[in-house]
Amino acid sequence: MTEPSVRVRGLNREFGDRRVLTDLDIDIQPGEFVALLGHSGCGKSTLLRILAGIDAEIEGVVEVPQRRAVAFQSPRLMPWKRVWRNVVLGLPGRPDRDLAIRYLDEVGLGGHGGVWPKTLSGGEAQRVSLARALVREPELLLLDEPFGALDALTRAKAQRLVIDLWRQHGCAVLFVTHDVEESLLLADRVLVMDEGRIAHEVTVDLPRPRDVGDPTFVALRGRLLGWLGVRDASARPDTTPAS
Ligand SMILES: Nc1ncnc2c1ncn2[C@@H]1O[C@H](COP(=O)(O)OP(=O)(O)OP(=O)(O)O)[C@@H](O)[C@H]1O
Repeated sequence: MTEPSVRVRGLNREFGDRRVLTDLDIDIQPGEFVALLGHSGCGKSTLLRILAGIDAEIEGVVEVPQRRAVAFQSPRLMPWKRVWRNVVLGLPGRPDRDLAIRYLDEVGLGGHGGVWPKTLSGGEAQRVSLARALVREPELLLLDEPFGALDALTRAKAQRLVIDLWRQHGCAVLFVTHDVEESLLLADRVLVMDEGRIAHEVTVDLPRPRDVGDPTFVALRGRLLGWLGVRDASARPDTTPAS
């Protein structure tokens, strides 16, 4: 068996006297697409920040690849740098415009390298943020609700793009989302966090692109919503006549 890309054992994180992560274990295989669901405040972003190396005040074992990159819900572009410079910001050596344009091309923005971030739409800015993550050729891509602020149509396009990019680059992905349907459209495996650890998981053994009406999809959605304590409003009402 191959070594996992991410291996976490017995992870604890406290803020003051509040324990947010409790003996959390997680494995992500190389090239695997994993989605992470959970109630607001359950610790998803905390886990992601630890995996990204932004937060090191922890107890436990955290093994992650050296080459990793992260994109957040807000694109966090530097407004005083042109788009292409944002893409290669922080890379060693001289800023390489051709390299930046190559990765902007991948997200459909090859023609936007010379513009200022403030001229971009929300969806475009988020795609620049993806290009900035991918230019690092990460083995592990960490995405913290990257499409949470986008309208439904832009979001659907961004979801298709992220699957294409994942296939091309072959990196492992950890994708934090609030959206059960999004998790099932994208991931190989969906994890549900509760009480500071991974409480549940499902494997999504469906070909992509996925059909939200597929009976397996519907059943998995129901199971995930149940674990999250939400009723599936799109499920068909029970029409069985009362006896
Ligand atoms: N730097 C910090 N100092 C104190 N408390 C923090 C800090 N960072 C996070 N927390 C607390 O840890 C808990 C988990 O936060 P986290 O952002 O990881 O949740 P989340 O599951 O990502 O939530 P959401 O889905 O709303 O983004 C919250 O109660 C939050 O207030």
